[in-house]
Amino acid sequence: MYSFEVKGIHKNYGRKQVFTNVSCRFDQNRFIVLLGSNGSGKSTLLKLCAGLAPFSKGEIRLGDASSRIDRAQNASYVAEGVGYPAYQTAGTILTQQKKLYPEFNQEQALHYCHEVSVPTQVKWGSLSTGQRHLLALIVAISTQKPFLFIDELLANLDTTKKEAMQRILTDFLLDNNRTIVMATHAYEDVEMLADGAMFIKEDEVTTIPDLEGWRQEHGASLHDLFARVGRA
Ligand SMILES: Nc1ncnc2c1ncn2[C@@H]1O[C@H](COP(=O)(O)OP(=O)(O)OP(=O)(O)O)[C@@H](O)[C@H]1O
Repeated sequence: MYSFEVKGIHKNYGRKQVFTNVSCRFDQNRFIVLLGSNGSGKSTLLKLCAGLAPFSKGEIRLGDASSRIDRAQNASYVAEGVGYPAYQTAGTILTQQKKLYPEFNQEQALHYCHEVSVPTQVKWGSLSTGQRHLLALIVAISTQKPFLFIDELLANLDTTKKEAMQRILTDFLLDNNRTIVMATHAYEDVEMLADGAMFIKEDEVTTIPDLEGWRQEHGASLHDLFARVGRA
């Protein structure tokens, strides 16, 4: 199983400093929930990990991949803003992905679209917000990269779609070498999937590698964790 490590990261957007010395490490977890209040840096951390943005100091390692390009090759990032041309149908988007990335599992992607009722003949611009989120997730998963970074995608999904998304994520984790880090405020939707958690607050990351152990010890949920660590 690949480990995931962030060491002494410094990140600023122009004059705005987001991280001045952030570190965290997970050795064995496969589904890690990333918590933190609005503006604490969750999206930034996910993008840095996935190689989508530079940082000025520190190191990030996804398994053996540490350079930005190697991390990008080993990671998919999916977020609300991910978009495709409005005129392309879901089916065309999947075919394009296959052309761009030979390892893209188009058959699996089509199967998931069918399972979660994302119509493949409908254009991206005409899909609902929830359907777009699901399609973006299906594309990310079907690229078969070992690290998947998900930025708050559950908000616009109805209960049936949330359950479908949970099934897709569980499928993804059937391969032991895969890791998901998901930033979310919808703790209850991922509570049962999560192996570990990290909480960002004011430039510090608190990690809980064994979430089940933490739950048993504290008799508490992720929601309680957010309340406790956030207040501490
Ligand atoms: N492109 C950017 N340019 C300047 N500042 C930015 C940029 N992106 C993010 N920031 C700032 O960096 C900080 C962290 O933002 P980020 O989006 O990572 O937080 P977040 O925890 O994901 O927030 P939320 O829960 O609201 O999505 C915020 O203060 C934000 O204003």
